[in-house]
Amino acid sequence: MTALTITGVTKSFGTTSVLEGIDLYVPAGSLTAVLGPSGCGKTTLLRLIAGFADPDGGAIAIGDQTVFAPGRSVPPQRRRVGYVAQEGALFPHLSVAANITFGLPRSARRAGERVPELLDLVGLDRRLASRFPHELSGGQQQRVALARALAPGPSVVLLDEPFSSLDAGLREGTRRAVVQALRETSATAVLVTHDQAEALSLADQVAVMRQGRLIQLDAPAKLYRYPCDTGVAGFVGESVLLPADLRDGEAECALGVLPLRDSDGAAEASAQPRRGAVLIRPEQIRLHPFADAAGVGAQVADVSFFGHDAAVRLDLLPDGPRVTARVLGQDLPVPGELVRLTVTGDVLAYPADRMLGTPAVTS
Ligand SMILES: Nc1ncnc2c1ncn2[C@@H]1O[C@H](COP(=O)(O)OP(=O)(O)OP(=O)(O)O)[C@@H](O)[C@H]1O
Repeated sequence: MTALTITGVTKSFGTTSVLEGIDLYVPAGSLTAVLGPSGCGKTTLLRLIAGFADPDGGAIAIGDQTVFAPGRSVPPQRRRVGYVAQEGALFPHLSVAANITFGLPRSARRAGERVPELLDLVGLDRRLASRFPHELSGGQQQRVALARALAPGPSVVLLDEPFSSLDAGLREGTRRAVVQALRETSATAVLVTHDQAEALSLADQVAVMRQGRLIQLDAPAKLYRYPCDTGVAGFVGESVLLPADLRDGEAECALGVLPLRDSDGAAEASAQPRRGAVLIRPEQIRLHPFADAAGVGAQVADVSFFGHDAAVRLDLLPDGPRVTARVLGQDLPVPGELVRLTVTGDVLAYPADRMLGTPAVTS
């Protein structure tokens, strides 16, 4: 098993700086998701690791081999890296078996003996070996693309939005099969995605990128509970951000006085209340009958029903702000109904200097 180490990697195209000093360590045998909005530099980072282009500065090491450093660049075919592109990019005129063995030495290709084993690995029926790509579903094509990437036994597998072209029904099964295959081969993997649910559900650690910088690197649960700023908070899940007075261990906001989650100094004990904001996740907001004594009054603005659950948008009485609650998809309130809201669990504080974007808070 082989770790991947990226140190201070920079890249510009012309005068546009795309990567501004990326440091990323991917432990051997683990899966790191690189999550970020379109254009933040995710694919560029992947291409530099694969060796399809060179960084302007910094270093990349795969295990103890430096594959890029100023004055040194190991060609892609000698990096032991497998690459799975967005739409698989299978060779349309080759069978599944020929696609899978394409990157193998000629003797192994002729023997084709690894094909059944690789099909098993990615959860495909062995009988698909003689089919052509156009005779497969999108999800099957992506699994073949992974089998092709895994065939030469790479140390590192890079996956660039491999599920984004699949419809929702195929996506979940394909994701699970791909992650299972990566785990079985103990490959070290980097998955690029702009889908936060995908990143949180599949990866061992998530690297959040914004405008060419790595903003936060954490395990999924930690990232969701402790996003480093309000921008990341909104990117890794729905967030309700309310202006608040931050005090020692608690915050006063429109939803009442709420206990604060401790976080590396974001809400350190302070005798003086500070202005800032609190992050509440919609699933923390509970709805109660308006006649109840406890809770803050609110009026239902609208309801989005998703089957398993629902998002209820509510205007706090008397004049806002609007918040979103995520509730079970049964006994739903109707627009115009009056309810009371309570918050369960603790909330994360952002002093004014740790905020990005909304809401506007004056200190
Ligand atoms: N070869 C190139 N020449 C010039 N500009 C490029 C080149 N490749 C990428 N860029 C620019 O670099 C920026 C980052 O692109 P990149 O493809 O890495 O982003 P991304 O995060 O993967 O986006 P997406 O999710 O849309 O694929 C973009 O502004 C893009 O236009």
